Amino acid sequence: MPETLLAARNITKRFGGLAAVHDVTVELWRDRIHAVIGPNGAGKSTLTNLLSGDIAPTTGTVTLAGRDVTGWNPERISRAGLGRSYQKTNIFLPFTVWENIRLAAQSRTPNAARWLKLASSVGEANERAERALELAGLQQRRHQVAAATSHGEQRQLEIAMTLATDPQVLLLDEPLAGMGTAEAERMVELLLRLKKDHAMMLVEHDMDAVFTLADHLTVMVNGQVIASGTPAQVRADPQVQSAYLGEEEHG
Ligand SMILES: Nc1ncnc2c1ncn2[C@@H]1O[C@H](COP(=O)(O)OP(=O)(O)OP(=O)(O)O)[C@@H](O)[C@H]1O
Repeated sequence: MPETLLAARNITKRFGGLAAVHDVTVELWRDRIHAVIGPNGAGKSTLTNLLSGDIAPTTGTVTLAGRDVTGWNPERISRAGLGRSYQKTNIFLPFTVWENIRLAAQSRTPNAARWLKLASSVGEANERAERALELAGLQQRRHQVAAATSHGEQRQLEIAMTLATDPQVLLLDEPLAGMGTAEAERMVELLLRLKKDHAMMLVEHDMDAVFTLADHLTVMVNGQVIASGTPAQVRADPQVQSAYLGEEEHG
């Protein structure tokens, strides 16, 4: 059995009268990619925000590596091992690729530790940044100013910045958005590399990539999970076909 690193149980988030996420249970396992798909407004971003601590659930619990992290703020959840990339870029464009990754790595060091063990924490942050640069395949771009890199490289950089915090769990929000074919292929290769040792949740609209990458798929519609299983099981589910995939297959 794969090791469960993150589990959300029966989580609901209400915005006034609307349940943007309703009674959703999901698990993320080490060495596995769990893709969450669904039409616009299905609740995928809200679910991601609930797992990362950006918003607190109305009801339900979230555990990370066995610890109950429900209601923790994003910084504390990040320190506990969760890394999140945002749809909206967090890159500081005038800085180089290396500087961006290095800053992200430093953010992992608690404030107190920065003062108490400055030299060792700087060394550790450098090592984390170096590993993240390499893992994301950006060594050739190290000294380039972020503004001068391509769209695909900027998405790689966002992932490198997430990796620099040394997470066990990765929440990736549309990492292939706006990419051409070659860039998307590179990103798919990167995500497959990252599968090792990480538990990953992928929210993505590119169905080719989803079916290439996902070990497990959850389909959401109107805040609820309508299907969850292997890609083959989900593809064969009549409810999914009519609610979501059917549109494309007959389109
Ligand atoms: N802060 C908020 N206040 C009120 N309603 C919200 C808020 N955030 C999201 N919603 C609503 O919750 C529902 C789910 O939105 P969400 O953004 O999670 O969907 P999504 O599946 O991520 O959509 P997309 O694929 O377009 O990003 C939508 O009806 C949205 O309007």
